[in-house]
Amino acid sequence: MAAQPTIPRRGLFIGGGWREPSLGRRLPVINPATEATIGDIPAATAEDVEIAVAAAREAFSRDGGRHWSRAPGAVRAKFLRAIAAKIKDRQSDLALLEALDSGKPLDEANGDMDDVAACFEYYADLAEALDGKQRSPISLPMENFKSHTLKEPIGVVGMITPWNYPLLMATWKVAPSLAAGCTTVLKPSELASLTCLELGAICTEVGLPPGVLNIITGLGPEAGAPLSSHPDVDKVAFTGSTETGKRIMTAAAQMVKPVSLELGGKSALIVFDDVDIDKAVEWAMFGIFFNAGQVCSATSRLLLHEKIAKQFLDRLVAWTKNIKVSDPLEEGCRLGSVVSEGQYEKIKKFISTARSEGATILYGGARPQHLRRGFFIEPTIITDVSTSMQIWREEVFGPVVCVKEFRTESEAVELANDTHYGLAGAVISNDQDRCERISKALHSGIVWINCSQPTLVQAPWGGNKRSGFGRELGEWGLENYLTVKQVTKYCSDEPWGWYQPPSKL
Ligand SMILES: NC(=O)C1=CN([C@@H]2O[C@H](COP(=O)(O)OP(=O)(O)OC[C@H]3O[C@@H](n4cnc5c(N)ncnc54)[C@H](O)[C@@H]3O)[C@@H](O)[C@H]2O)C=CC1
Ligand SMILES: N=C(N)NCCCC(=O)O
Ligand code: NA
Repeated sequence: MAAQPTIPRRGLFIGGGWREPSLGRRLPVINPATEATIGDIPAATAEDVEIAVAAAREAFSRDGGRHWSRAPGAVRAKFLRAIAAKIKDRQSDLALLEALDSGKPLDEANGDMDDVAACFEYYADLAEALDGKQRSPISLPMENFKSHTLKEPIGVVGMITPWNYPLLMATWKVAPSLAAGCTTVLKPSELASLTCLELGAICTEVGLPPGVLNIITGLGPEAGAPLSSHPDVDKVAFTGSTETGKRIMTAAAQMVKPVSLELGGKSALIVFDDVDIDKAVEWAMFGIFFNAGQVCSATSRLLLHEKIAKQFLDRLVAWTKNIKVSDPLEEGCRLGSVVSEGQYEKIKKFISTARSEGATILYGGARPQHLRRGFFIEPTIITDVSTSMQIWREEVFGPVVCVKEFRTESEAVELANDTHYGLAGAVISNDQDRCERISKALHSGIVWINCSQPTLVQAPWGGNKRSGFGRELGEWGLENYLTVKQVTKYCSDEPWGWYQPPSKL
């Protein structure tokens, strides 16, 4: 087991320095794998939101924006690259903090830090490329006008992020917003904020101009809500539950503030009868047990062709028994704890409701016997599911998959689309034409063919329906933080000639 690090004691990161929260309150940091309190974080309130937003506003317009918001993208790219390098330097201690705070296996946390650094690098490239996209001419059918566009930073952005990939979900927003020239107030989840606070320390080390990125930890209603309704915040970017997403959108609507929302999901993985069963089983497991299923795009509904269903489930159970469920820091751990007691209780309730509604718990469903402390739940497979059951309809956000059989391709598509959510969907088949057809038929923002969950920084990420709107990552992620300005010039020497000129006498 890795050595336990000291948990840094941080304040709120505002205006380039550390500040105690105005009301002096702090929240405990709990390691969900041991239930131990391992540190504390500041609890910001509306007073601190005021100070942080003012710092971001000042940084946005400082020196007329010359050093940040209106500086060439190449200037900002240098900071993004420096942040990426620091993340790499501190990779093992950041990964350890992430694992301790969230309960995810250390190997996964390490992978997250690779993705964090890669995301800062990627948006450094896009910040540079932005310079070449300015003054892009618009083709017009007349000679007397010339138009071009400017892509400008949207302003001060409020970001409210979740606990499932604490630093990575923040990075998906912070990196493109900095690339665009925005300034930011980030409010991470109170359940796992440690790595986001360390990002503040990294900003100081790379000399990021004060106020460009402010990080305020605290509770949703106390710190998140005043940020989402603040009149001086120009945009809100949110990842989290659909319920909170609705509240944020309502608050932002009062100020006609744009929002992007990345919300829940109930994504399906469809497996046909022409596949290599063991390979498909492994993707099905990765789709729901990776990060203990606490993934918005988790393929939590497994649709099996009736011809292979029995054999598939036998193999799925055999493979699942083999998953190492342990303290996240143990070598080879593949399933850690869930993030919190609240989440643990919620998942157990989903399982007991499924049972009482008549579903079968084919595997798992309880606390692993060898783990007496910590919020651990066995990887769980639920069969005999009907489409009216809660387990089919609602997001569990835990290591729990529900299974249904289908006969035909159209039945599979209908089942997959039988949800208010629309984040992702996946299909496994050797028939490439069928995969193409299904990729068009699924009502989701993401489709995976012959896999589940790969997340590529270059490719757009986001959902339809109640999974939200707007796209993160790739060039779409940058557009999220830019506004397009039309600049039109009259270039004829002739007067406009609409009104009668007054008499010269
Ligand atoms: N799409 C995703 O990636 C995520 C989905 N979820 C879903 O949400 C469920 C509940 O998890 P929670 O931690 O309660 O999610 P949540 O949506 O309440 O939390 C996400 C963020 O929103 C903030 N927040 C909460 N209330 C707020 C408010 N009134 N105004 C502004 N910000 C607010 C939180 O402090 C946190 O930073 C999970 O079981 C899962 O189904 C949770 C986390 C991530
Ligand atoms: N890093 C991976 N594989 N996935 C990220 C999922 C992000 C989400 O739950 O919104
Ligand atoms: Na925690």
